Amino acid sequence: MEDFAKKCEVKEDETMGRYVVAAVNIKAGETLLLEQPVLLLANNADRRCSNCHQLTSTFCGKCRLMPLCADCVDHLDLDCQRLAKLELQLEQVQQLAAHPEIVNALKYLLLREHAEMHSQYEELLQMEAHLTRRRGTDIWLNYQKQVIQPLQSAGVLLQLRNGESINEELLQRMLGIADINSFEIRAPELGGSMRGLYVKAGLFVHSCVPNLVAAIDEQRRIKLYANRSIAAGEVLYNCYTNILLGTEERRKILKIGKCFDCQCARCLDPTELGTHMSSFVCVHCAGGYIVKQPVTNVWQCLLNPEHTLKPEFVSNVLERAKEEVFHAHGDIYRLELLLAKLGRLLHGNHYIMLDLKQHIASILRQILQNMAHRPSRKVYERKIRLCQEILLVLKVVVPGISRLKAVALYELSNTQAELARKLFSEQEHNSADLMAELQQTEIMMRESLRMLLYEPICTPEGQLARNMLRELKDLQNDMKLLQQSNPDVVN
Ligand SMILES: C[S@@+](CC[C@H](N)C(=O)[O-])C[C@H]1O[C@@H](n2cnc3c(N)ncnc32)[C@H](O)[C@@H]1O
Repeated sequence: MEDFAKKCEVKEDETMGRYVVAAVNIKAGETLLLEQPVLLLANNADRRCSNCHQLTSTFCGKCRLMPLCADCVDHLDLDCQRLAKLELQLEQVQQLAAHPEIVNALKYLLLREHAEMHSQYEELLQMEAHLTRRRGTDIWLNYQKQVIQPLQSAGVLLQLRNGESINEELLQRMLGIADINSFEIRAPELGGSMRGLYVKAGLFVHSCVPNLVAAIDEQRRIKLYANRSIAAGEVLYNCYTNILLGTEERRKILKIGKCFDCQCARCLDPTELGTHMSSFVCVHCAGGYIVKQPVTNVWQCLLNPEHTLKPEFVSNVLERAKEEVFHAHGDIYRLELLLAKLGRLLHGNHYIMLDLKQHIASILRQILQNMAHRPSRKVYERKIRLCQEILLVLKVVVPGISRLKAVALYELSNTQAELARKLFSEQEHNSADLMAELQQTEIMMRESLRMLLYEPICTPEGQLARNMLRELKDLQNDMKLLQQSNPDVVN
């Protein structure tokens, strides 16, 4: 029996709809689901090749409706043949080509066309679409204009399914299902993304402190595994948003994109589990922080509730800060200045501060990788400090196995090791100091590796784990050599 059937049970309630609970006790790292996508979809404004999923502006010469890049000769034969049978004038084809969003709807409709895919179509149709909540919204109206009207006026809907009518409601349902349930997946080009619809993975509900990790490999297969041990009966939670955003941002994304109000422990705690990822500094109280009280929505100091901030002030500061971060992109001096400036208004763990810290740390990584820069000790120390600060927050918001934590730990360990080697080569540290630092590094690397080993091999994190295994061996060799050349050094 497959993992999902053995370890998971699907339940349903009024608030969350269907959700999944653990049917048995589950260990940290244990796999709950491996699943292939039923549909691969482009993000709405993108046009991707139906075969290789590269961005493209060209179409299949046979069916004329499905995008096909210059490197690919064909796409799914069944789809191509069915679309080629549509009786469309060139002008209609050209009109449809102007709306990239149509391709996702066509992919969905084509599942319905083929008897062998009909069960998949029916399964997808069971998924949440939030028709009532989306009706009349901008998203709804946009789909009406960009997808439904063009398909209707070209006569495509009348010709599919042997003329059996496909109404607007059904199309809005299909498009809603894609928006509510799809997972973001890596696109072929660096940094690009697309979407995948998975029938079983789409059953898991959300928490901003999840107990599951989702990883998608090169073949676009999804793996869901436990990030901590989970007792039978516990609800299994995935996270639908970026875990490093503040509560207001996360809740807004969930409300607009997924149509629900998150009520998880982190969202209900104004300090975000003590991390203060959305807190402002109280300028009147030393060590006082201003948080948004969940019931009253008032921004109040935790030390003196009379010290408050106006919501307009809060949103203005955040908006301006985001703009400044955007304009400082890639410029380490501006980013450091901004960090110092915003630090007078925002808690050091505020999500905008964390974003700045991550940004600065990644520039420092590039500087340190390029030895021609001959980086000073201060550069190493700055990066170490930033990694430590980021890790402290991650330990709270993703307490178990986590890719983010693993990568931050790796960055920290590797910078500490490099600094230790540099100080040793410059004779600022002796062999015992170097050995102590390398031992620390080894502990951190092992911890990072322990978390990454659950990642599928064909993901960037899986590859990092492989490289780390090599680095760990090199580190252990260095330690052995150091000990051999200095027998007094304790291993
Ligand atoms: C990917 S689906 C999850 C499965 C869905 N409940 C179903 O019945 O098909 C996402 C939807 O589940 C519901 N949901 C997920 N997490 C939730 C949560 N923490 N609180 C309330 N509703 C939630 C929302 O309706 C959301 O749009």
